[in-house]
Amino acid sequence: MIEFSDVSKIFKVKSREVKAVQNVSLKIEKGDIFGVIGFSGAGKSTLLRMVNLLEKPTVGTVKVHDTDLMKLSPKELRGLRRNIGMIFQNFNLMTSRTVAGNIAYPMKLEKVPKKEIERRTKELLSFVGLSEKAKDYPEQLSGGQKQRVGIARALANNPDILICDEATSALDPETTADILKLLKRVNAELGITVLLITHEMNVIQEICNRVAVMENGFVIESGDVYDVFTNPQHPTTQRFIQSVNQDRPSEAILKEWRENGGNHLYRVLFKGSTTHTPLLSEITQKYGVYFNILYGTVRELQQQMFGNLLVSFEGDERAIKKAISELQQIVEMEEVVVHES
Ligand SMILES: Nc1ncnc2c1ncn2[C@@H]1O[C@H](COP(=O)(O)OP(=O)(O)OP(=O)(O)O)[C@@H](O)[C@H]1O
Repeated sequence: MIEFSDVSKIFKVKSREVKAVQNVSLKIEKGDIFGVIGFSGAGKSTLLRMVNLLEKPTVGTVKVHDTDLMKLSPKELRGLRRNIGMIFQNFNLMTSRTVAGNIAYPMKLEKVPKKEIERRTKELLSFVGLSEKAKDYPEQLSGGQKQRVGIARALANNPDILICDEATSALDPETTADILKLLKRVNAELGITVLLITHEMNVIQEICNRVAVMENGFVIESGDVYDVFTNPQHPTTQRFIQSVNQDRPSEAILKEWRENGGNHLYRVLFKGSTTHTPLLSEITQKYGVYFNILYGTVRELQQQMFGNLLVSFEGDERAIKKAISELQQIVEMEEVVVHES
């Protein structure tokens, strides 16, 4: 549906070159909620802006629906842009128009008949839950309501792609959750492919099925959200995931635990079916070893279970070794090192 092939974007600033996007190849399939995550300056916005050719790639090709954007005539490009809705961090609403006026505006530009504009505006207001606010002006709305208007406006001309530029970054956590739910409905009920950029891993975790991690213009890791979350390869990806996983208590707590005689501390990852069986108790009982869960989470990600636990083992040293070695045949485990300060 959207395909980047070896795309780079280099800005020339005076005599300096800024490599905003470097050798990126990515495929976003129809029906995806695809998230691009990265720290500030990673190249996310530049990548996003190439999907509707607000930025032209310096090298490489960007295809939407199998069409190379650089080969489109200006008229064809306008047609393509109609098919791509966009929402923004700062909403970009017109302050002089009402909520209904903002939603109707893109249809007016397309010369949609007045009656149809009225019908569609009503429908969209109801879809985003703002029927009561049709006559209000943007300044009378909360941030979350403004973004709902932004979404309704982006959907006005029935796009099949919605691109979201940090759409929840200006919102509090509760409102963010509401907007993410709405984006999920846009995807599931209207069949719209969503491409979003964010610097917040919780956004990716909440709604995306696929993710790409960017750093210094490069995509350093990409794949299914479940795979990337449960087995991140790159240190930057690991940092992002730690921000939502909270998979390690503070060093002070770990030190206290060690000072109290704890010697065998392991991180144990349960994925998919291994979350359904009482593995820890079965295997520790077999060897007469005790286990104690010190920290961790078990949760659902992409309709699959994922557990990430810090577990200490107590008992006879040789029995512990045997139990751990048997567990390691079934689940991923690594010993946790407590740093001496
Ligand atoms: N029009 C431009 N001219 C020159 N440099 C630019 C331009 N747009 C972006 N850049 C530079 O390209 C790099 C990537 O910027 P980009 O905005 O794509 O990153 P980002 O990941 O979206 O970051 P942020 O979240 O802060 O917007 C940065 O170093 C930025 O300064």
